[in-house]
Amino acid sequence: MLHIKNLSKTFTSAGEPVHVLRGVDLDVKAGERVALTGESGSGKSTLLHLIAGLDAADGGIIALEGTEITGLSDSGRAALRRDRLGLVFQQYNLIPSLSVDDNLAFQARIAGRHDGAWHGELIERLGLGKLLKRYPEQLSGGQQQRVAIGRALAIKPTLLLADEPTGNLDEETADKVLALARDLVARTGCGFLMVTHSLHLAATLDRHVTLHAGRVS
Ligand SMILES: Nc1ncnc2c1ncn2[C@@H]1O[C@H](COP(=O)(O)OP(=O)(O)OP(=O)(O)O)[C@@H](O)[C@H]1O
Repeated sequence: MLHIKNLSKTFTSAGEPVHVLRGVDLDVKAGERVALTGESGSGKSTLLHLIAGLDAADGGIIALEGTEITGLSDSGRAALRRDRLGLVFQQYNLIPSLSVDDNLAFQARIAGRHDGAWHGELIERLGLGKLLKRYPEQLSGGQQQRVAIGRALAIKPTLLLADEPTGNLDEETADKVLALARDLVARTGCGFLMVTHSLHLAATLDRHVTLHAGRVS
């Protein structure tokens, strides 16, 4: 479902080129959960941003269920992100003027995929019931992280991309959140690609790949 071939990305830093991705190949099958590890600065977030169409690659192909993300216009990538991708990034990007309840439902509503029963289950399993009327600025980091995870799951995405999604959570809550993601993958057959520094968490997924020297192995 996710097919990445020979992907490259170079940044310029202080006038010098930094070759972050140098021919990344990676496939994620429907219903597969893949952990991506790699040392700090190895390019994990860069890779997720390219898959999400938030930045453009220099070369190579990214295709999601046959749609070439690398060939889409900005608006095409935005539509794909809205309708098919669940994103949990290190900046939670919650909407400050919306309550927790509305933040959770926002993407699903604009994608035309709001499902009341699933919304209720997410609130329950993420322990957000008492926080629904609050606004993001009234939440702790871990609470904001749970809302961001709920929002990403709410659309029942084709592909769930998560960058250290449990980094701000205690171990018990992290386990619950991952169990929820696991259930979603099992129920809907979506793909799940998760960046983590935890080898323990990586070992709980189906496959573990590492980004090193600009390539995935
Ligand atoms: N917009 C940018 N301009 C210049 N350099 C950048 C930019 N974004 C990332 N980089 C550089 O690209 C490299 C990869 O960064 P990236 O954030 O993808 O790494 P990472 O593996 O996610 O790191 P971490 O585990 O610390 O989050 C780093 O050397 C970083 O400084």
